[in-house]
Amino acid sequence: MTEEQQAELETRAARLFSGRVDFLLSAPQLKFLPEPTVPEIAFCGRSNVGKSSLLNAITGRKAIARASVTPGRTQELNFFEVGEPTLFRLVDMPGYGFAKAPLKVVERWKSLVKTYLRGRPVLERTLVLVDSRHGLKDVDREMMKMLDEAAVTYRVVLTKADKLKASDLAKTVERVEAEAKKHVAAYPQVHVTSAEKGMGIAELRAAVLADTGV
Ligand SMILES: Nc1nc2c(ncn2[C@@H]2O[C@H](COP(=O)(O)OP(=O)(O)OP(=O)(O)O)[C@@H](O)[C@H]2O)c(=O)[nH]1
Ligand SMILES: [Mg+2]
Repeated sequence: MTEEQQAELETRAARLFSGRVDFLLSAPQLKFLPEPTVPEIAFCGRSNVGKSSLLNAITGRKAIARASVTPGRTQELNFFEVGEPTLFRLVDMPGYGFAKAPLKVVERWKSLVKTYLRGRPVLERTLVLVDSRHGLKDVDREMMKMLDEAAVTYRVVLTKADKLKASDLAKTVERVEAEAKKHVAAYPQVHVTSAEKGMGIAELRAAVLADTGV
């Protein structure tokens, strides 16, 4: 893509997200999923990695998705609609790898997330969020492997980049990209973002729009 095309895409994405973005529903179980009528982009990652915050940043809303300092805040699949009429949906997922929750609850989230990711016909892309300070953990690798096997294309997105020195951030990017290249369904380039400082948000917003194909 040329610089001009990229700028045009970012402008279109900014315009679209400044229009209608509405919470649709919260699905605690698979039977509550909305009808698969438009493309969906899912935000997944470990608990507290910043999924809800990134969704807020991309849509330019302060708190359309509920973020929290307490890990395990998001426990259902939360659907948000974009566009009037609705062009696509963003899906805020429960975090995986949240050790403090009771095992039964963790298993329930895991099966909800995995079943959704594996079998949703309108799922266009998944964003796998990774905390810049921690890099990839085994639970992320497990999730990435599952997505590879399910042939669900995903972008690896580093979050909370504001928390790191530039030199440490560069090392993390290099390490995570080297690993992403080994996963067949992952984009080889990772996105570096900070929901807090707005870093990388315009680019990711444009990428999300392009991924929906609308
Ligand atoms: N410094 C900084 N903090 C962030 C950023 N994004 C999120 N946070 C903080 O990280 C914490 C968790 O954010 P959430 O968006 O709730 O994370 P989540 O992944 O949705 O968490 P669960 O729903 O519990 O899985 C909150 O205290 C946020 O304020 C960021 O870019 N920079
Ligand atoms: Mg959340």
